[in-house]
Amino acid sequence: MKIVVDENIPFAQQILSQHGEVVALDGRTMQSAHLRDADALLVRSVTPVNAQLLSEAKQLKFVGTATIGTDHVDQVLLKELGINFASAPGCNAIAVGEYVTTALLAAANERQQSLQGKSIAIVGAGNTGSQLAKRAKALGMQVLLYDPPLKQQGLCEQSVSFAQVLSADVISLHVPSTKSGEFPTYHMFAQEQLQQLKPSQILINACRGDVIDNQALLKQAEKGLSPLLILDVWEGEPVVLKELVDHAFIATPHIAGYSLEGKMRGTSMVYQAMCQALNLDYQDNSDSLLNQPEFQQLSLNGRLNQAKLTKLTQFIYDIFADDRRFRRFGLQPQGFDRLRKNYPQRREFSSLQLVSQHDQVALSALGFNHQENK
Ligand SMILES: NC(=O)c1ccc[n+]([C@@H]2O[C@H](COP(=O)([O-])OP(=O)(O)OC[C@H]3O[C@@H](n4cnc5c(N)ncnc54)[C@H](O)[C@@H]3O)[C@@H](O)[C@H]2O)c1
Ligand SMILES: O=C(O)[C@H](O)[C@H](O)COP(=O)(O)O
Repeated sequence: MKIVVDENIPFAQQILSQHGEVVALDGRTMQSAHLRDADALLVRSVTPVNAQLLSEAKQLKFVGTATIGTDHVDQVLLKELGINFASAPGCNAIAVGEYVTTALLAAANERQQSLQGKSIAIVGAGNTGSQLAKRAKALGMQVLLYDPPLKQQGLCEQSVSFAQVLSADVISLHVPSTKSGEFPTYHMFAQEQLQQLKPSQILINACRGDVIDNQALLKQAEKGLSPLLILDVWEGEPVVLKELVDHAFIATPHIAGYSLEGKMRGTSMVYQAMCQALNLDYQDNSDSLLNQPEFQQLSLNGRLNQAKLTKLTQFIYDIFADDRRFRRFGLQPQGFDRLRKNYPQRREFSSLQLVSQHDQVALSALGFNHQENK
C-alpha cells in the first residue's frame, strides 16, 4: 500500500509506515503523477484536491486533510469518484482559541484597556469560535455570537444581528471560506462593512484570508480608519499584501492553529478515518510521540488579573516572536511557506501545570491545567 502525505504532516512517517510505503511531498507542488499508484492521500490546506490532481489516481481510495478547513478539497468530485474523505474537525480549535486570547490580551495591554465588560462578536460559533467564547467569558467579556446557519438549525438561538457584530468592541472571525450557499463568507467584510468600523475597535481574522477584502481593508487602514488589526490569514496566501502587514498590530503567517498538540490531533484524526475507510488495524501511538514541554510547572502568587494573564499567555506562547519573524522573513519569496514549514514547537496552555490558590474556574476556562496550592 502506498500513502502519499504532505511533508508538513507531523509524525506521519512514524504513525503510517506500519501500513505501507509513506511518500512525503511538498504540498504546494504535489502533482497528479505522484498519485498514480497511491492508495491514500493525506494533505494540508495548501494542496487543492481537484480533478487535475486526481486525474492519474486510479487506485486512490482515501483522501484525508489534517486540517479543520476543507475549502481546498472538491468533496463532490471525491464522492463521484467513490473516494472516501475525512477532515479533522476541531483538531486545532484550542490553538486558535489560545492564539486569539493571547493576541487580544496583548492588544488590550497596548491600549491600556480593561477587557472586562467589553463586547466581542464571534463570527462563526463552531469549534474555534466556541473555544474563543469560553475564554472571552473567563476574561469578563460580553460574548455576542453570530452564526445564522446554526441559528437556522435551531442550534444558536442567541445569534445576534450583523449590525450588532459591526458595533462590537472586538470582532473575531471564525467561519469557513465559502462562495456559495445561503450564507457565503467570501468578502463578508468588504468596503461597505469595513467603512462602518472604527479605529477604537479590534478586528481579528484567524479563519481564512478572503473573508475580508484585503484591498478594501488596506484602503481603510491607509486613511487611519481601520480597527486595530490582528491578522493571521491573508487573501491570496502565500502572497500577502505587504502594505496591509505594515498596518497590522499583530501579523502572522497562518499559524494560529499550529500548536504541536493541534497538529498531532489532526494527524491522528485522519489516520483513524483512513483505517476505518480502508479496513486497517488502527494502532495510534501519537500521544507517546509528544515530547515533554520545556516548562512543566509554574506557581501563581495571589489573584489572577489581566496584567498577569497577559504575561502568562506570552510566556507560554510568544506571539510577538511569530509577528517579528513574519515581518522579517515572511514577505520574501517562499518566506511565508518556509516560516510555516519550520514553525517552532508551540505547546498548548494545558502543557504547563499552574499551581494556584485562586481563580480555578477562570484558569480552567482559559485552558490551563491547574492544581490547587495547598
Ligand atoms: N488560522 C488557522 O490556523 C486556522 C485554524 C483552524 C481553522 N481555521 C479556519 O477557521 C474556520 C472555522 O473553523 P471551525 O473549527 O470553527 O469550523 P466549524 O465548522 O466548527 O465552525 C464554523 C462555523 O461558522 C458558521 N458559519 C458558516 N457560514 C457563516 C456565515 N456566513 N456567518 C456566520 N457563521 C457562519 C458555521 O455555521 C459554523 O458554526 C475553518 O473553516 C478554517 O477555515 C483557521
Ligand atoms: O484549517 C485549518 O485547520 C487551519 O487553517 C490549519 O492551521 C491550516 O494549516 P495548513 O494545512 O495550511 O498547514
